[in-house]
Amino acid sequence: SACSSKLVFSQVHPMWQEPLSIPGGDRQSPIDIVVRKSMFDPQLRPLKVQYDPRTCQQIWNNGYSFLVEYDDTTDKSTLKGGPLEDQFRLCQFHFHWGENNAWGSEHSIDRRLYAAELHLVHWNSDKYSLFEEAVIEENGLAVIAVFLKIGKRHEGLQKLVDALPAVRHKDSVVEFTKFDPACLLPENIDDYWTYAGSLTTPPLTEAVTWIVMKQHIEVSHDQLAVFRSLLFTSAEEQVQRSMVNNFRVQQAVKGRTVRSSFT
Ligand SMILES: OSc1ccc(O)cc1O
Ligand SMILES: [Zn+2]
Repeated sequence: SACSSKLVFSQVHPMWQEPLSIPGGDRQSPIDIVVRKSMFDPQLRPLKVQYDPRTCQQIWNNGYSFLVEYDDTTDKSTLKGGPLEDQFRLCQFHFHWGENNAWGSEHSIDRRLYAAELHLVHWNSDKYSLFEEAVIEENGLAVIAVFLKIGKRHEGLQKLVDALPAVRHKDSVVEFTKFDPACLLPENIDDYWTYAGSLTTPPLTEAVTWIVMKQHIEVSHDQLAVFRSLLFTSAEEQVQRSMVNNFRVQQAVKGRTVRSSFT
């Protein structure tokens, strides 16, 4: 599936050049979630996540992150409920992380950053027939964000960690099957914040209903170190650059309300 955006980035920080004009620009991501300003919404329902590990296809280093891509040609791995009116199809998941464990996440909670952040990307298959169509629509995408904290080893993640050396360079792809992304969700997925935002990578379109989990997952220092062994650069390039700090700078909230599913 082509559910991953091509990116252009400069040679110096920030990781890529922010385009001068951003479509609309009043619902950009990521943001800091100020807990005391979030609004409990009792109408938010529990999330319904149904993933089929058989739809897992490959891992691809796109020069920005590594994407685990799923077959999204049928409604086999889906997300609905929560703040969503429609059914959404899983197309890929990827991560953002730092050069050390002090930072790396894109969102923060009352300014607290985590070492990394998982994004499970889904598109609205009730209204659109392809990811490429949905990615430019305001109700096109739903992304579940899960914070990663350094602690005990995550057994389910290890299969993914072991595959990463095969996609060290930008544009490398390796077959990767039978991985159940549900193992990366925290035990409690009923407590989350949700707000209207955007992709945090070009095209930065304002198409995302964000669902940010309150409960984090734990991964070991060594597991995250393997993420940092990936490279932004392709095998041919003279200068190799470590894939770290692949997060976007935080954006203005601009009057948006962040709702919570819990008090
Ligand atoms: O980095 S975030 C992000 C990246 C790709 C996508 O298709 C959707 C997203 O929210
Ligand atoms: Zn992301």
